[in-house]
Amino acid sequence: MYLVTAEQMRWLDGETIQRLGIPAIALMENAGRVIAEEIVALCRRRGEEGGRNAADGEDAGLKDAALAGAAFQVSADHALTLDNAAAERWLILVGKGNNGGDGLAAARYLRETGIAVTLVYAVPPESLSGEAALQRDAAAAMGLPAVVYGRDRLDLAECSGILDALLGTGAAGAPRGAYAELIAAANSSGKVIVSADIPSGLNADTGETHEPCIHASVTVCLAFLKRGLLQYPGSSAAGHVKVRAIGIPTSLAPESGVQVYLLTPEVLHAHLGVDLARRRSPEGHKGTYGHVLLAAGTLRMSGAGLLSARAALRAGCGLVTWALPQKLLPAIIGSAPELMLADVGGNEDGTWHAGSVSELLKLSKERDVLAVGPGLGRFESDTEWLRHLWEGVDCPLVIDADALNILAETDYKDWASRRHPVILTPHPGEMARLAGVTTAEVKRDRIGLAMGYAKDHGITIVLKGAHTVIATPEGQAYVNTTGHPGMGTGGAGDVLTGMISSLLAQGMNETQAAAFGVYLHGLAGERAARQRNNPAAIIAGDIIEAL
Ligand SMILES: NC(=O)C1=CN([C@@H]2O[C@H](COP(=O)(O)OP(=O)(O)OC[C@H]3O[C@@H](n4cnc5c(N)ncnc54)[C@H](OP(=O)(O)O)[C@@H]3O)[C@@H](O)[C@H]2O)[C@@H](O)CC1
Ligand SMILES: [K+]
Repeated sequence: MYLVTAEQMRWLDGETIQRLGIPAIALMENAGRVIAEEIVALCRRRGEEGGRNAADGEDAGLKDAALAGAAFQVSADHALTLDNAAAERWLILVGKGNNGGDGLAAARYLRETGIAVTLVYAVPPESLSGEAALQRDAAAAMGLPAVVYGRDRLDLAECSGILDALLGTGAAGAPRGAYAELIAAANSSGKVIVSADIPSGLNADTGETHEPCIHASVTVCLAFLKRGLLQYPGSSAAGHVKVRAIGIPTSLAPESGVQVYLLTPEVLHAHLGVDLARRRSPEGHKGTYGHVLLAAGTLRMSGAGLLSARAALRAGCGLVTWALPQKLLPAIIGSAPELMLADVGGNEDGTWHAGSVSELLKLSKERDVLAVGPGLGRFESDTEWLRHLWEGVDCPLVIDADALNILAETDYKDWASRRHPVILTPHPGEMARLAGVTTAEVKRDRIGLAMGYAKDHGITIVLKGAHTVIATPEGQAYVNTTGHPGMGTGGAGDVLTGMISSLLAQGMNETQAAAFGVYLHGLAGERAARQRNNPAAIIAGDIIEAL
């Protein structure tokens, strides 16, 4: 599934209308219909709470008819049929643009189901133009009641639900005037809100929420998923997002320059060529599945290395060698018997020493990937140490934690270019240091920032957090949706580093390994959450055990 910006969406709209010759009003009709269908489905779910399931009922009815030997059956448009329609009374908040036009079309379809609708115009209806004006006239010809905000009496307490069709992808800046007042009133009404395309007040690209912004229960996103619906806080404002087709062909998307994908099993398999079943060869042996070298851990942060190493093993690589300061050895020996340990010297206090670089370079010659950073700490001449690894290690590099902080303090674009890929796995704070911006700026548009940085630096970025973003040097991005808030716990990132390294060692390319690693990590987190009484109880080791 593609994720688009407002600009790309406008291009896709335009191409469909101009090149394919599909009238704009037809797209708007489709939009109105799918929005109405989702509202009907929502009303049905509400009506059925604790009651009979309408779909079952229909099936039972069909069975009865079949038993009675009926030869001919006919039924109404199920998607727009509602048993308890008379109990529903919806307000349709209508803006001036095409988003408002979608709302007006939806209002007509809702009325057809028997739901009472009242149009609430944010601006005088005379100011609507184009297709939205056609919809206004059709609604008026059907006799749909309408009020104009600020002119007529309006009581939101009298409705059973609100359709927000105030602002869509054409909105600019914070909602103004009547729009802002209607949004605030809708939010404080306590009524269920369905948003057309995006919640009004949301930045469709970045996911920033303006003041005020609609807080929807359901957002019926039209044609293509908008980026802002996947980025927080926009994701929270959107509620349950339903993407519905309105007649804009998906095949146009690549031409529009869309390079961002939702990380679904289908994208992993069909687009990235990942074998989700992770089939293993019957003839395989430990050498078949690759060997990870991990440079991690100090005496005070030995757990980070242990978590990474164990996660790498559980993610399926054949062998893991953990290179660590000598002082750690007595504490670690026996804690994970499957691991190979490599003593690379180090300082008396159990920290790393830059002199370890020659041993690491030697070890890396017999390994398939080097992961560096978890629990590494900082040490004298660590920048030169990392530069030697960057320039001398002849296999893929995964860089995390303190190794990212080393990178952030230097202009590593001056370092010799590498033959093998580099994956950086920052959390937003580390990303901010790398990019020289504030954490708030990173959070403002995670997708855009990660894409820009990855392309500029020729590396793969895994920007962690809710909806982790994987951005490639070629300018593509993948947004993950697996995972769980309970995964916000110390060591979860170390586990991910081990997993991505493991997948690289098994022969996946950097995009496959980063994307699949993130996806599996999230799934394991979900599984761990189900196994605990409360997700807050998840610790990083649970994620490894759930792999
Ligand atoms: N055929 C198509 O094109 C299709 C379009 N589709 C639908 O159209 C939507 C995009 O429609 P759109 O481009 O007309 O913009 P839209 O979001 O309705 O609002 C723009 C109007 O609002 C105003 N305004 C702007 N910012 C404001 C603010 N901060 N505070 C207050 N007012 C503000 C601004 O008025 P102005 O201030 O400029 O006079 C402008 O006129 C899209 O999301 C989807 O729902 C789909 O059905 C598919 C087919
Ligand atoms: K809207």
